[in-house]
Amino acid sequence: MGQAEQPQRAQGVPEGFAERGWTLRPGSKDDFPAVVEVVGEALLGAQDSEFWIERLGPLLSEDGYARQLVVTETHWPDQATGSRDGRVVEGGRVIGSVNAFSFRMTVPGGTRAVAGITGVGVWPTRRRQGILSALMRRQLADIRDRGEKLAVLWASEGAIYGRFGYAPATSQYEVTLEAAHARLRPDAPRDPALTTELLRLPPARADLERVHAAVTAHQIGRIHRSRAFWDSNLRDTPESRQNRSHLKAAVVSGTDGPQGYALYRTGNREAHVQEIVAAVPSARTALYEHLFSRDLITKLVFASTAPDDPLQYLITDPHRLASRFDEPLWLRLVDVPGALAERSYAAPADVVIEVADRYAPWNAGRWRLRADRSGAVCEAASDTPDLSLDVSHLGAAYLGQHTLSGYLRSGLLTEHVPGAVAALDTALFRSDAPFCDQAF
Ligand SMILES: CC(=O)SCCNC(=O)CCNC(=O)[C@H](O)C(C)(C)COP(=O)(O)OP(=O)(O)OC[C@H]1O[C@@H](n2cnc3c(N)ncnc32)[C@H](O)[C@@H]1OP(=O)(O)O
Repeated sequence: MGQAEQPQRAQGVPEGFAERGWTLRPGSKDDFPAVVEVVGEALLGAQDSEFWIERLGPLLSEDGYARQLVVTETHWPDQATGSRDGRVVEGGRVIGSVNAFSFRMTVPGGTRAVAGITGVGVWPTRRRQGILSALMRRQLADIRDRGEKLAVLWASEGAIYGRFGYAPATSQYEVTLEAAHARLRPDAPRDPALTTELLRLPPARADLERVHAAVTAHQIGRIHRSRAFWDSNLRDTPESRQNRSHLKAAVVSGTDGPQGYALYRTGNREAHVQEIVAAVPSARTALYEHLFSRDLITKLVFASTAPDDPLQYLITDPHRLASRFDEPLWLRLVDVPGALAERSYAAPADVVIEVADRYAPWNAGRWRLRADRSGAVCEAASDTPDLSLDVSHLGAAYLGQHTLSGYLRSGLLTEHVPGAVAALDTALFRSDAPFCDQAF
């Protein structure tokens, strides 16, 4: 059976796996068409498998296929009769899958390797039988073996991933503004040395990559974009346009080169801003001036913004902004002591945290975190805990978006020493909101 994992209760594979002829094993490039079919069907995808194989193939390097895990079924029903008798599929028929990209993400303390969970799906007639649970448990062990201390994902539904130790770690908003109210304050920072040009892609791409890399280096939550992800983000096909224009790039430059850009499409007299990235405040003002001054536009939509996005401070009437929750990025600590030790802290802390973790049992137990502004140490402890929490609570707080005090007030974590949670929150504090603009 090669590298396949024989069903064993001790490894978290649910009861009934073996009896049903199910096996959990690493996937390969050869499995990918079957994986695409399963995930596409699970996600109600409108596109056929060929579309996704062509679209996703470039994003999955050799490493990407190696991170795939599949659950296969040996006996697959005959499609014509539905009979399972005597229909043995060589290598097994894929009925569930997970995969992960390998990213570098900016987190408090620096840039770290993180696993970007993707391609999660279970064949519709095999759901709610423990397949995802088994895949998640094995995937977390694999991520830990690779030395990645954090995992992130975009969830199709908010109810799925909390049980697996993930939590929303950013708060992002789609923001809409009627063009009639799109006016900047007179004191918005302006630099007459900057020029704005509307460029076609791909000629503008090098400028975009330069600005994005500069901003990603210091904005918490951003993922360092690979060439394949840039290709994917800048795709300009009828399907990606959704009845809007081609993708346009407004680029602001100064004597030091490009300082900011806005990627947007127009359609139905609206401007849909896919992303707006500025290395300096005056470049952002110039980008808003460009967008606000386009003739015939009646409405502007900014697809995703951080809670501290400058637009709300720069326009004359912030009441005119309509915000809608966009999806949050979900984050999980795969290696609790490792992730806590390599984070940076805003204030000193010396705290014993009792962690519960059903899906990554190596994290469960007591950890003493000693941190100050110069660094942190996190070690196994036998001391009485100051607080007890679920690993997902640390995921919510890790990037600085959510406080543990919020979970305390909700009654979801326990404080054994009064003030311990507030003290840890003070240490975990970030004055900047995390933001992630990369779908995967
Ligand atoms: C990062 C990404 O790729 S996001 C994309 C996720 N994929 C999809 O949404 C595709 C459609 N859905 C599916 O393919 C499947 O329903 C999955 C993958 C979400 C779940 O797979 P399953 O094998 O059914 O999950 P499994 O049986 O292990 O369920 C484990 C637990 O989670 C719960 N659960 C699973 N999915 C959901 C859900 N969508 N909503 C609420 N609870 C859920 C189950 O009820 C079960 O709870 P229990 O432990 O209390 O009994």
